[in-house]
Amino acid sequence: MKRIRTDICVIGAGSGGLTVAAGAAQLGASVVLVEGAEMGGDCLNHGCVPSKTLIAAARRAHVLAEAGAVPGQNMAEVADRIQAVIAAIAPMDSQERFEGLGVIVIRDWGRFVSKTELEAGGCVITARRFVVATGSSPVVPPIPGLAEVPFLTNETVFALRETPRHLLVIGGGPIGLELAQAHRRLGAEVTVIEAGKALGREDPEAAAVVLEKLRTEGVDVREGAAAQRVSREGDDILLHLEGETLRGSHLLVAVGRAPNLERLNLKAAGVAHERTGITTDSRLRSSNRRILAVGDVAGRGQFTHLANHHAGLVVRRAVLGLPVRLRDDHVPRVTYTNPELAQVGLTEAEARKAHGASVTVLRLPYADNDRARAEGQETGFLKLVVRRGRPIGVTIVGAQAGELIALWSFMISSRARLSALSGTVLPYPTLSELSKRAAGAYFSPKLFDNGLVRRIVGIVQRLLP
Ligand SMILES: Cc1cc2nc3c(=O)[nH]c(=O)nc-3n(C[C@H](O)[C@H](O)[C@H](O)COP(=O)(O)OP(=O)(O)OC[C@H]3O[C@@H](n4cnc5c(N)ncnc54)[C@H](O)[C@@H]3O)c2cc1C
Ligand SMILES: NC(=O)c1ccc[n+]([C@@H]2O[C@H](COP(=O)([O-])OP(=O)(O)OC[C@H]3O[C@@H](n4cnc5c(N)ncnc54)[C@H](O)[C@@H]3O)[C@@H](O)[C@H]2O)c1
Repeated sequence: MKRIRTDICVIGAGSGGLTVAAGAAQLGASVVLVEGAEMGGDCLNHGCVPSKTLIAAARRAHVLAEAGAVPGQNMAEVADRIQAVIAAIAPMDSQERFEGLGVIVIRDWGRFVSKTELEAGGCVITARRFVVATGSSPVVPPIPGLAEVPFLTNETVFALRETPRHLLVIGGGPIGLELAQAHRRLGAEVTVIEAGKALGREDPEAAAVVLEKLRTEGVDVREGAAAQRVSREGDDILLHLEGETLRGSHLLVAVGRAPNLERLNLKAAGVAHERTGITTDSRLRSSNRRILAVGDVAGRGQFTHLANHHAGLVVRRAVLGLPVRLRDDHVPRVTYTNPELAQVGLTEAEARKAHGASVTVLRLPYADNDRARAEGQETGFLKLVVRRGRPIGVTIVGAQAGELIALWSFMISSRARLSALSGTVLPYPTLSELSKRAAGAYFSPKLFDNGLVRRIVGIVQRLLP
């Protein structure tokens, strides 16, 4: 068996792994990248990219339908468009590009054989540092009968070339709801079964705005509904709930994602893990200090930008030897339903629990924003949670919430004071003014209902010539 010695060996060529490999190679480290399936990982092939392309096609269909035009969206064309967008982005993540950067790319599943060696593609790789970036896979819940029916996951749903007649969705998280709304807008009847609360991790008031819109568009979202059994009747799939049976043409399972650990043989490497992923410290080191974990497999959240953030820290530490400390209070998340739901930092409930009465919560409706009015986008609100003059959490539900949250991620990551934003000039009329008005609303009562300020103004006015 061939032996390779390298500075960095990255396992998994998805969002996190590719960022580590590109950064390390470009800084001059020797890098081996091991990938068992497609280059680009989940985000490119079965996640963010296809889902956002599908959502965009569905939005166009919805706008046309609202304008009275016959939607006429052809699902085969949508599927082709999804593949075209993936193909357009793929060269950035390709084996050729990485080999061009000097990376040795091995297309095989990697498996640790000792605390210092990984086996893949007929080679034994010894590395100064291993970076595990193997991502996650859809969880298949233990619902009786599920294994006997054909069901979709994020790995197969984007290949559909016909609009499902009736799509049944198990799971009311971001994947379930983004795909439910998109398919509804593309003409499918859609029912979502959620065992608990849909978007249950989000601010409940904001989640309610999304759910109301989905329901208005005809998505049947059932909360507190557990599937007891699944069966088949002809081409139909039957979802048996307590006291009711739903009949659909397709079934999508979106009940969460589990870390990809099985193939790694972590025991041989002395790497501890939990159900959520590899156990890591604040520098993303595992119980074997030469082995680090980034992205979904690190069990600290499942977002592409988080995987990239982890990767940046690992490059800083493992390649440049600089100090790092993981921080996640500034990592945003966005659910790309319409309206979008974006969050950074603490939700109102989390902030009140952590800091009690020392937090101030401000809430601004989109309807108060001139641009939102002009665009007919009055649904939604921005909620700002402040502590000691600094934002510690922001929830935005409404048009372009995912774009608007960027400013707040910056504010929180740079630990900026609200006064920095209230003193900024923003263009009128933009949705961004919502953020500035929220910052202003924090100061208004302090300024306008303040006896001391009034007395000072009285003195100043008497003194002014
Ligand atoms: C439908 C859907 C929509 C999403 N939308 C968004 C979104 O809009 N925004 C967002 O931020 N996030 C989104 N996500 C989440 C995002 O895709 C993931 O958080 C991200 O891809 C994680 O990156 P990663 O590098 O950890 O793993 P991945 O990108 O999944 O890469 C892991 C790679 O490792 C490989 N691998 C696994 N085991 C081994 C092994 N033993 N040896 C070699 N290779 C191995 C896999 O084949 C894979 O290519 C979405 C996910 C889904 C499913
Ligand atoms: N826009 C984005 O950034 C985006 C989009 C999609 C996915 N993702 C990432 O992928 C992760 C996984 O998404 P997801 O939606 O699959 O998982 P999730 O864990 O966020 O949501 C799954 C939902 O399914 C429910 N559920 C679990 N078992 C069930 C059962 N047997 N019957 C009915 N409901 C059940 C849960 O209560 C939960 O609400 C997300 O947490 C997110 O980090 C991100």
